[in-house]
Amino acid sequence: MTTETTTRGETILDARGVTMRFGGLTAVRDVDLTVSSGEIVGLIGPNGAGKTTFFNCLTGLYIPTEGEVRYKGAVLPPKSFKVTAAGVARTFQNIRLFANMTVLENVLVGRHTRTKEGFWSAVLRGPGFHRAEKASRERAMELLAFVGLAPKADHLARNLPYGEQRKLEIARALASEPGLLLLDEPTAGMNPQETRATEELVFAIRDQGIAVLVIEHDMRFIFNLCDRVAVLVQGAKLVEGDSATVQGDERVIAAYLGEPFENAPGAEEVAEVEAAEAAQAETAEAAEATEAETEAAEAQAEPSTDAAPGKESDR
Ligand SMILES: Nc1ncnc2c1ncn2[C@@H]1O[C@H](COP(=O)(O)OP(=O)(O)OP(=O)(O)O)[C@@H](O)[C@H]1O
Repeated sequence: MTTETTTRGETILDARGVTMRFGGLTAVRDVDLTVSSGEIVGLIGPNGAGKTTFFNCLTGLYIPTEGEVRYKGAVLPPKSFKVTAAGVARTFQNIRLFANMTVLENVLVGRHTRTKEGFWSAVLRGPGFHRAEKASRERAMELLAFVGLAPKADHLARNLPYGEQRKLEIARALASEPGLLLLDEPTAGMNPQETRATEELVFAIRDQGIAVLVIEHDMRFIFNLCDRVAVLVQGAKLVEGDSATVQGDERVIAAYLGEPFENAPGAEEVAEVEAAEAAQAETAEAAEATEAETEAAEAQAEPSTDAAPGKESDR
């Protein structure tokens, strides 16, 4: 095979210098990240590191304060439905299904960016509409079979167990026929068996030619699954590499244990806060000592007037 014919390994997502500020808080700080076709990339970091904010910047939910996100060479539009139409789909940390719709209907909703039939076609319900609807249903059923939910196509989404709701979210995201799938904590709340099944599902998605970027707190899941892992700490990318590199990096371990590391983003602020806390503690200690001294002096100055009956014998 010549290099011209192979597309595996081409960069499809290219995020450069992405920064997101909320007022005075910099949630994401100058982050570069790429994802290539055929890759599964993990994004990890302690709570509040900026992972979801970064996802939101990639998917048009937030417009980054600075930086640029390209998908297959084109800058992504700042609207989430346009990002989905461009080929980037996602799931959410907090499941966002249509609870009172059936499992199949939820997947059909996910297909709307791929349905060419317009408004009048839907209203007039002509042959074009019926053909498109049939094709959509067939594809939706295929996707449900792919994630193992075909037997539950007619169930209401809200009646599915938690793990299956997460699978349904994935099927709905796949319904937009993405080239890149972003998964935000896909195994949250799952038992080890469900987590293992999700791992297999993500491999199967990759094998279908869809690149995956995944946020997850379950390290075993991430290190088993990912070709590459990027670590965010306090909004900035600390380390990036294969699983072994990231697992062996002392700065990553320190970040998870909450220890400041050399040149950590915000390390100066942490040092300032610690110094202020120490000064405050010293002042409080000094104040306590002064108070104790004053009390002792007062007690010495007026021994008989303050003494209550029986006080001597209480001591
Ligand atoms: N809309 C917002 N307005 C203001 N601050 C926000 C907003 N969204 C996130 N933040 C702040 O940005 C920082 C990063 O939050 P984010 O949710 O991206 O972290 P995370 O790494 O996804 O955390 P977790 O692992 O707990 O989900 C946090 O300090 C959070 O409070």
